[in-house]
Amino acid sequence: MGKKQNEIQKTGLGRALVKQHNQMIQQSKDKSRFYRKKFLESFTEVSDIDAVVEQSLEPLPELAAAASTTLISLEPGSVPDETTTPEEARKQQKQEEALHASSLRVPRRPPWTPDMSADELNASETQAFLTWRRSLARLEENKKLVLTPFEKNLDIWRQLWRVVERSDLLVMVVDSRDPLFYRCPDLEAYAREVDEHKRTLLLVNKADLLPASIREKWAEYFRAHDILFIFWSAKAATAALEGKKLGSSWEDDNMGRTNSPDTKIYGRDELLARLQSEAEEIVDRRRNSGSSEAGPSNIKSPAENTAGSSSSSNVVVGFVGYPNVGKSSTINALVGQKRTGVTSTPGKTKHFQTLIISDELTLCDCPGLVFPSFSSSRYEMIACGVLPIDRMTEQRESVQVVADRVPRHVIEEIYKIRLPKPKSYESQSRPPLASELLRAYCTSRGYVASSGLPDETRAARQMLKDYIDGKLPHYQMPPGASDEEQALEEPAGHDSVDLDASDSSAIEDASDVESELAPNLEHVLVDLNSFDMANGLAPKNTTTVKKPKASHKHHHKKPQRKKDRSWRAGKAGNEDADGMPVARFFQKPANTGPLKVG
Ligand SMILES: Nc1nc2c(ncn2[C@@H]2O[C@H](COP(=O)(O)OP(=O)(O)OP(=O)(O)O)[C@@H](O)[C@H]2O)c(=O)[nH]1
Repeated sequence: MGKKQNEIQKTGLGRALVKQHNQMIQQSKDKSRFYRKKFLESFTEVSDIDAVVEQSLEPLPELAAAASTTLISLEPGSVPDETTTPEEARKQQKQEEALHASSLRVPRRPPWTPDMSADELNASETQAFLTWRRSLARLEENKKLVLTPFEKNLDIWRQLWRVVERSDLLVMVVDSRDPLFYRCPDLEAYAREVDEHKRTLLLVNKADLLPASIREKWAEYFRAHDILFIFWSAKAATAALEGKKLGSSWEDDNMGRTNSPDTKIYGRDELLARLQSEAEEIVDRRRNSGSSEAGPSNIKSPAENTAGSSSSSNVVVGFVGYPNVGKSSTINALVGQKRTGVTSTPGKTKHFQTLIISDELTLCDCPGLVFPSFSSSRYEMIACGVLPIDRMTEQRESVQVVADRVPRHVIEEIYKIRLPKPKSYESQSRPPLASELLRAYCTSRGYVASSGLPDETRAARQMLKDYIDGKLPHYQMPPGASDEEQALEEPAGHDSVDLDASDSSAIEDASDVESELAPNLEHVLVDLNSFDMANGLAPKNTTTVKKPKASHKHHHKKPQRKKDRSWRAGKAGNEDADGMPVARFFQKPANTGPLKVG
């Protein structure tokens, strides 16, 4: 048989068949690579240089080889010295962060001209990107620093470059509960490098989750640091558009009725007007300074060539920000109808989109991306909604962030649970331990895993979701606030926050259990004490533990909202001259007529 095959292969026909077979295999490999590249995936957790190289350097094997020899360790992490206390380690970390703050840069787009070929452009951008990756990889090797799992997909940064270049005014959307965590000062610097007249405005979203007194404090801070800012709530604006109320008294005080323009939460029309006027000022300044309003046709360098793509009568406002800060919700509220999908899973918007609000104003929405920044830990990133909860493996560490930030009595009040008090030899003001919180929560809800142990994973996911969605109130004070101020302003249950409960689908089943269990707190406490980690619930107490609800309860969740991807269907006509994917559609002024898709 083998001999026969050899004979066939020796013939011309045999060789042709083998060749054809090999070609087919090669073609199918190429095809699968093509389809893979079509999807723009966010790489935040790549610790393996091969993955980065494969994505960004596919056409440039020689660069890939160079990269894999130069980048040694990409695994973020800090290994504290065994002899240092946590406080000392934190202090050292802060000192080190201050020392290296200037190295935390967003990648710059290298100079380009329209007559460059797609390959030339790609090679130049890839080379610059790789240099940037190398510099950050060096920072990551410093064990005293923890870097955010910043975006490592060149294609996503390309989207950002485009948005920065075309915008007159750049709007950085941040979560009001910790605005500085989501602010990227180097992006502001980059925008000014691209064109000295560009300005960045901090859109402090989710301001419905922030009491007016805290907004006051942040406003002071922003003013003192010369930061242009606006408090905004996409959620409140959307509710107003739909003729609904958020359902609490704060709305009367906050929605455009506060005297101070600095602390009030802007309404939709006010925001649109303010964005337009800020952008027009920029265009005027540029015009008066004699800078060219160069469009992509006469590009010489980024600075010469990317001074906004506005014409004299139309200004462009770009929206950038971390995943999950509410860019899509904001755009939807501004456009006046659902155009971009909204979910609580970070990292869903993948391509930037252009929305023409009126003849005078165009908005540009960039995919959310994690900027390079220092972070206390990756658990903080999960709790901040930047990394998806689904990928969480260390639930206790992430829940500890929640336990540290939400006052004990607030957690008890919201979840209707009683947490074990600190032991007499412990500090009486210490926050609850994640293990205590998780066990109390599991006990009160009857969350038991198939192993018989408390289902901490389920409990942790629910708590983190509540924390991100605002059911568990929390917020950071501006740097420099005294301890007394911090104590005075600590979140107080839901006095200032009364969100539409319909948003928290998974909370529904928990609240059922809450009301049923409320009178049995003593029993819950007994259960807490008798929780045996090795064997699950002690048998004598099983009567007090509520059995998990029948599984139909969990299937009864509201259907998950899906991102509207319809805008992706169209491909840019003349806008992808530099090889970038662009989805574009035109939007008439809100509620004034049907949508024209271009
Ligand atoms: N309370 C409150 N929640 C908000 C507000 N704006 C957005 N959210 C919620 O925040 C989550 C994320 O909102 P998105 O608009 O999808 O965020 P995004 O920045 O577009 O996210 P990516 O697509 O990942 O870039 C959703 O659960 C929203 O309901 C707000 O003003 N207040």
